[in-house]
Amino acid sequence: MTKERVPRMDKSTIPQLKNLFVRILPMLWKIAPGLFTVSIFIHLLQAAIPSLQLYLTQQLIDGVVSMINNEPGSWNHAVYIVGLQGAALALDNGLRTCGTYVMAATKQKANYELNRIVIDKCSKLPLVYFDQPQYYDQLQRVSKGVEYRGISILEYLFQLLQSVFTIAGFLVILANLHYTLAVGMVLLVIPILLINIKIGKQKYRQMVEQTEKSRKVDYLSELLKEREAAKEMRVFELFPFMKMRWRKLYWDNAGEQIALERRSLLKQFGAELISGIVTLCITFYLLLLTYRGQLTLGSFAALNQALATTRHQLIIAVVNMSRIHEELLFMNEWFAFLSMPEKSDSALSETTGETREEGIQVRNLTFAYPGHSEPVLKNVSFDVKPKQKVAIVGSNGAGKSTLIKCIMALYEPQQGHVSIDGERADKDGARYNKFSVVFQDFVRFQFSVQHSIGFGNLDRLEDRAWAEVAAAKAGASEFIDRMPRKFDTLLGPMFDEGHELSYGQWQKVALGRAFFKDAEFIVLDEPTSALDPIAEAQLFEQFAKLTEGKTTFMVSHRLGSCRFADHILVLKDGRLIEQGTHNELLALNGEYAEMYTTQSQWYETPN
Ligand SMILES: Nc1ncnc2c1ncn2[C@@H]1O[C@H](COP(=O)(O)OP(=O)(O)OP(=O)(O)O)[C@@H](O)[C@H]1O
Repeated sequence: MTKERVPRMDKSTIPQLKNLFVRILPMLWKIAPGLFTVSIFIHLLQAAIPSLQLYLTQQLIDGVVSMINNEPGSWNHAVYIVGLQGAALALDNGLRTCGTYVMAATKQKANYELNRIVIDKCSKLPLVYFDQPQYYDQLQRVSKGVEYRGISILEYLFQLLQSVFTIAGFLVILANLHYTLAVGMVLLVIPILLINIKIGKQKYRQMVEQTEKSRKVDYLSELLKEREAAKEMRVFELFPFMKMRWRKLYWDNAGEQIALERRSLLKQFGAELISGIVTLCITFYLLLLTYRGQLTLGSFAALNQALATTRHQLIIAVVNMSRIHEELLFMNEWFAFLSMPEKSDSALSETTGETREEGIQVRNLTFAYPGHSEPVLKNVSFDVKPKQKVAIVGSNGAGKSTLIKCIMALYEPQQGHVSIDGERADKDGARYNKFSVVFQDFVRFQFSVQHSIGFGNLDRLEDRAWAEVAAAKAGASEFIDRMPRKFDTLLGPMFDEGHELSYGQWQKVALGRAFFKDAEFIVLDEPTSALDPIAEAQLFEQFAKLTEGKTTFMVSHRLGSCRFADHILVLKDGRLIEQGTHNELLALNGEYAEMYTTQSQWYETPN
């Protein structure tokens, strides 16, 4: 029963960082190869500019010294160098502007692609995942991360590339004086790199540990702001309580983050301070050489600048390296999400191997929700003949909705099977196209009436005549005709000019959607729970006609409506305890008869 649980992330599931790198780079490259190439080109050019500027500075200072010494031609030479400096500055500005634009365009493309991949994945995951908190934890990490992570790696990588080239140029200049200068500069930043990598790991661990709490923070924040809860929040005066909870959880997480940030900054400050002191010692050494006449003024200025820039660029490179490392850890969540199994082995397409039977056969069906040891359906078996109208009844929590989800292959049973015309569930949920459905918690699509009904069959989405027929079957025509733009009226309060419906009217739209799809099987899970008595009576009276030629399952607590059914299944605590027609079950004088008698007493006139 653990097979369909959302896989948890642990250390063993974190692949080698270099493997992640090998997976991410080609993926990002594929998203925008042109922009990727231009970016690399721009960053390489930008990397050459600091060395060029350094050379020009040295030339200029030595030129100025020549001017002071009144050497011939020194003025022209200095003006020429200043001109070159201007050109280098303009080139640097131009490249930076282009780079920013190219990066913005790449980000949009990558953001879209990474989100699209997550959306595609969500649509393929088994429905049971959506019932588990681990799924939402993982989704939260992926959704929040996706907008920054993959693309940040790209940005940091390009910056790193640029720094590495800039540093290489500067190290050559330093090594020309003495190779220990170059080696020393590199060694100096290694502690900073190690500290940053450690901080990255701590941040990642903190993010994973805080996910559930931060989802609670989001949930409470939604409760405090959204429309659904606004009424009860006011009437029950829940704001102070919810706000207090929200504040506590918010600061629990935020406090830990601030503490980690403080510790991290202190460590980084310490490491950078040491490297700064050593750099100062080297500057002092250069000063000494200049004092002894072993360096020209221009060379001193150039080397001094090289030293400062090398240190600065090395720190940037190190920070980028550790950021890349951190981003890779986060991207690992993304890959873990993408590698979630889309269907368990039990769902693989197979036929029963039996002779092709007609109708639906449910055999020894046992189903438990992931993480629950007690099955919700226990060894349920029954047959449904083609075109039969089946009612499923039972008390709250008996397993009625779960049963219909298993029949539709939305859930896969741990034992037993459901076959339709001799075939078991298909790997890609190909069974769905045979079903039309109104769920208990149907979706209130904030689209036009035409589309809300037309979503029943996308191939006929704009077919007005067909939508009118479906709306009439669902008893929705009357209120649609009264709306300002009839079938073109936008439904719901979320968008401008939206028209809110009553819950019963929404249910009629959902029914219309079910009728719009011309499916072989119709499943109605308490389809009249919000309908008024007249609308409900009309629906049941016409039920046979509305569902003519189709096999129908209807879950209902109104046992009076079951008289219209050809076959009734009575569930209790996940077991099928009775089945038969209305009259057969009354004659049996068991659970069904008791429920029916209890309910009908309400409608009898007292003597
Ligand atoms: N997503 C879920 N995860 C875990 N348990 C669930 C889930 N959905 C339902 N259950 C449990 O399964 C049992 C059967 O639920 P189900 O919704 O199938 O009952 P039902 O007969 O349709 O009830 P009702 O008449 O109230 O709609 C209940 O005990 C419920 O707590």
